[in-house]
Amino acid sequence: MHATIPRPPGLPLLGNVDAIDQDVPFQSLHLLAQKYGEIYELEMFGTKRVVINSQALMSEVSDEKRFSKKIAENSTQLRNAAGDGLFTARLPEEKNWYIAHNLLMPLFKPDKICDLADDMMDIVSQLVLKWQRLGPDAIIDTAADISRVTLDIVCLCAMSYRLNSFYRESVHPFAVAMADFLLESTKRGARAPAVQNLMVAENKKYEALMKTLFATTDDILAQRRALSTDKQDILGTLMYGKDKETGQGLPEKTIQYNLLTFLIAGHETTSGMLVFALYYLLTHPEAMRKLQEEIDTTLGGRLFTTKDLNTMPYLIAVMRETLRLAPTAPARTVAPFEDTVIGGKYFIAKGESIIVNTYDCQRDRKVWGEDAEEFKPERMLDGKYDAMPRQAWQAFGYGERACIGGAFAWQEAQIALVTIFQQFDLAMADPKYQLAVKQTLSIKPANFFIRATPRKDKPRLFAVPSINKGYPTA
Ligand code: HEM
Repeated sequence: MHATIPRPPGLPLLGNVDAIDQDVPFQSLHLLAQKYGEIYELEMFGTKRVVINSQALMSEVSDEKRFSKKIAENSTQLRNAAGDGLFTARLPEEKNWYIAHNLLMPLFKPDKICDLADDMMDIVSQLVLKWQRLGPDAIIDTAADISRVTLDIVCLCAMSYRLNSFYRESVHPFAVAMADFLLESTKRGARAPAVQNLMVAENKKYEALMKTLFATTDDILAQRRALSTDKQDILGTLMYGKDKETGQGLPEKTIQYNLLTFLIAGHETTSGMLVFALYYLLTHPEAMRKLQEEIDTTLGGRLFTTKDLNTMPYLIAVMRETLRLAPTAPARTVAPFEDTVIGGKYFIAKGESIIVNTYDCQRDRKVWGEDAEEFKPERMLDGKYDAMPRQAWQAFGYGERACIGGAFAWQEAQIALVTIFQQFDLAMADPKYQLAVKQTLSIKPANFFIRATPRKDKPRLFAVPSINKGYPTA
């Protein structure tokens, strides 16, 4: 006998549509997890999905012999801009994924990412100079400025293309279009097709957003062609690389899909991580003090270089703990190859969607203890991270379809956090700020404003010297 998977009461025909707040779906999943525990199911327009909320189940569905990534309803909408790009490709049928994956994997190895450090520092220094010149009285829109950093970094590092977001008064129109596109895609994923067809004005707006997105990739491609360079960055590799096994390259449309994939997957997630890290540190002054002390002791007043990557244990613990409590990609979807049973008692039919609610799985009290909801970088120190149960920390996903950009984000976050805390003492603009979370595809703190006071005796950033001292091998 299989156990019944609990399901919240629903509406006739529509099912549990009203159980999910389409503006912040992860929060609805979280509330339901608190009510129903390790597993529950939702039914929307006749389609069932199971949501899992414990480390044990997350670990079980990470078995790639039994389960694989499924392009869920909101990701289906993302395909309008990201098509058979890496993030949204359907396997095994969409063969361009294998070509792009094989071509790009070598570029995402840590030693290759190390070569991008100067470009990352170039953009981070633009943020530093802006905050220095604004001075301690300025109220900074943290998410807006950090998104400028991460979007410009992914453009410069992956495509040698400068968006110059720090030279504009308002957020770059491409970034606005992308955020609106992601938000609307999530909402479309939850609507019945018949209802969607009737929403003529929304559909027109959505088409216009996609036009803006593709106009940017057209421009990036045209600029690169005009340069007639053989630069082997991500863009050059997508445009001219040939798969070693098949000798095949990628069609133009798939190149565009992948560019948009990198712009989408490569900026909001990292920006959310950095803003959450700043939020957690500012609300935990002792953790912030320890981090600043570690940075000052390690660097002794010089700039961070690639030799310093992964050498500051407290910094790494802060980053891991931030992504445990706030995995900025808060859920992923898998499906079993065959009818199966999970947790020893829950029946799941072949192909049925299982939403891995990473946000709740990483707060499992059985793994992290009664203080699982608290921000405590210490729980990641002194070998404790390595000693935790299998698959308890999955902020970058798992297996073949795990994040290709993990090392990229890890390096970028270290450069940004170290440089910010070396250069500034930060404070919340509103000391009574209560965390509110905004969700597009990923999550980040909303309306989180800070002040940045330049520190004395910091190294000065007039121009950007090379920080690349080679990838540390020890
Ligand atoms: C803190 C930052 C980041 C987080 C938390 C994150 C998280 C994730 C997760 C959870 C997945 C798997 C999604 C799934 O299974 O459906 C994923 C996939 C992916 N990520 Fe990231 N990511 C981050 C940064 C980046 C960066 C910087 C890039 C690129 C420069 C990137 C590019 C991608 C791509 C292309 C995929 C799809 C991989 C495939 O299926 O082949 N991500 N990411």
